[in-house]
Amino acid sequence: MQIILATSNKGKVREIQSLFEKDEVVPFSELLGPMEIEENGSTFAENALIKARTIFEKLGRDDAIVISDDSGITVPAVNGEPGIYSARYAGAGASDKDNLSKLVDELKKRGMKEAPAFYTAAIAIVAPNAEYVVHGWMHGKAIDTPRGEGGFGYDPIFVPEGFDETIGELDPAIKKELSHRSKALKLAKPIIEMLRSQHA
Ligand SMILES: O=c1nc[nH]c2c1ncn2[C@H]1C[C@H](O)[C@@H](COP(=O)(O)OP(=O)(O)OP(=O)(O)O)O1
Ligand SMILES: [Mg+2]
Repeated sequence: MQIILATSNKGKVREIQSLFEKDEVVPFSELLGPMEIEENGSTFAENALIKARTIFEKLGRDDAIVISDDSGITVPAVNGEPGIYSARYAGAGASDKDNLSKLVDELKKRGMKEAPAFYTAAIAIVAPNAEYVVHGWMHGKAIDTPRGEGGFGYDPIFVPEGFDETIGELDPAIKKELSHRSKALKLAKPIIEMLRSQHA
């Protein structure tokens, strides 16, 4: 069964594909073209399911496994912001840069040079008569000065626990090892294998 990825985020596509065999995971846009999906759930898990179900239904195929990723960064000292609103923190249609700047402003407003923070990823898996959601987290701190070009989103201001550099500066292999997304996908893999063996 082909694995279709229900995301429009190129950074996620790159990271998720790097954890699978070559060409095993296909972004939905290659099959359906670009599409906006309204993420109106109140948790990462709900939004992940909304995205995976939408693409599964549009595909209308009984030989597909759809996986999605809903993720974000949470800063407890900034009222738990931006959390599930990470992609629209600076407003609808905001860029990664706009959102990162808004979080930097919120830290500075409070006189904080850094604050504990964590990323969450919910991965939903939707297949015929089957729905699953798994989670992963990466803890560390958010800092008030972006550093490095690696990763995407908030990575230039995120320093993972046990390191002094941001994900923007660290080797991508470290994010691959430690990230919220990698941890959730590690749990998703046996589910995907089980679904594949049932449909073989
Ligand atoms: O590893 C990460 N490194 C840096 N930033 C990250 C990461 N993981 C999530 N984030 C941020 C980016 C975006 O501001 C939000 C995800 O929002 P989210 O709605 O799940 O994704 P999205 O709209 O970019 O693509 P899509 O919904 O098509 O999957 O959290
Ligand atoms: Mg989104």
